Order: sequence, then structure tokens, then C-alpha cells
Amino acid sequence: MIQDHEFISFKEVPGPTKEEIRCLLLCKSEVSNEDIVVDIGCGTGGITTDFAKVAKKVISIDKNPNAIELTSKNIKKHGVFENVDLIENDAISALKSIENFDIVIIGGSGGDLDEILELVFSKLNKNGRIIVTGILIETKYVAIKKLKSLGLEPKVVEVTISRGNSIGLGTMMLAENPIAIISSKIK
Ligand SMILES: C[S@@+](CC[C@H](N)C(=O)[O-])C[C@H]1O[C@@H](n2cnc3c(N)ncnc32)[C@H](O)[C@@H]1O
Repeated sequence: MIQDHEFISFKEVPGPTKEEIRCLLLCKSEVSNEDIVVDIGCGTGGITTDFAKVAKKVISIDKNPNAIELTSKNIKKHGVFENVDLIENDAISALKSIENFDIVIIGGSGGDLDEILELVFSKLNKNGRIIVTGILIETKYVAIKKLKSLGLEPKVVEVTISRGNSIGLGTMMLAENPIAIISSKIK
């Protein structure tokens, strides 16, 4: 796994999805070298970079041009640029021109999650997987409600990573934000 500090950062772009969460996403998505992955809200490129090491192809979308530039730098830094397509656009417009994919990771939706889920559900291949990562309560609520309304059975886990920090007396654990991983598989 690539550690968080190994990604180039821009102050205008949120940092990468934390290393341990990227690790869980790789496992939960069951990604293989036959899969085409769509990363919605690629940001720094943390998820794009890790998935590009395993998947056949990653299509990375972000509406923020700085995020696309940063993801481009990070995939080059980590040597995985050959199987990554970058799309600078909002997710809904970008998805309209993409077909035949196997896994969708949604890490940024800007209030359009309901419509994004509807679109990806109509376009995913058989055995497709949808994964939403959510920090906001509203994101978790919309994701669960929408996936159920599409006839799917979302699995929900919430993870809080704590990191050991050395202080004078020993090691103190400091917690990161809890993050929900909401996943569904199309049968
Ligand atoms: C928290 S960051 C994702 C970090 C990323 N997973 C990583 O590992 O580097 C969320 C990103 O979603 C993007 N975003 C939010 N709403 C979007 C939308 N509707 N369409 C495309 N990108 C969107 C933001 O511009 C931001 O860069």
C-alpha cells in the first residue's frame, strides 16, 4: 500500500483516502485484473493509484481541474499511468459517456449521489460492485436509501482508524474521522 504522505498534495484538493481505508476498499471490491473501475471524485488520486495497480483499467472523474492535475501527477509518480483515463467533469455528465465497467467507487458526489447511483446502476456490468465512502451522515443516508430502492442489499461498515503517536510517556492513540463504507453487489 502507498502511504498517505507518499502522495503529492495540493492545498486546493482534499487529501487521499487514508491508507487503511484504501486497503479495505481493495478487499471489499474484490478487484481483479479483469475489472474496469470508475473512481468518482478522484481527488488526490489515492484510490485511483491503488486500484490501477490491480485493475485492467481505471477511469477517474473529478469536477475540480486541480484534482485531475494532482491525480495525473500521482499516477505518474507511482508508475501506474498507462491504464488510467482521467476525465475532468462532474460525475453525471462524465458517466453519460462511459459504458461497460465493473466497479464504481464514489468518494465525492457533491449532493448528486442519488442520481449518480441511478446512473451507475443502469450501466454496471453483471456482477458489478458499487462502493460509496461517506463521512457525512447525509451521504450515508442517501446511499443506503437509494441502493435499497434499486433492489440492492447494501452492506454497511463504519471504521475509525486510530494512529499511535509517540509522546513523552509512551504511545497515545489519536483517532481519525469515522468513515462508512457502503457496498452493494449486482447479481
Ligand atoms: C474527498 S475527495 C476524494 C479523495 C480520493 N478518494 C483520494 O483518495 O484521493 C472528493 C473529491 O470529489 C470531487 N467531487 C465532488 N463532487 C463531485 C461530482 N459531482 N463530480 C465529480 N467530482 C466530484 C471533489 O472535487 C473532490 O476532489
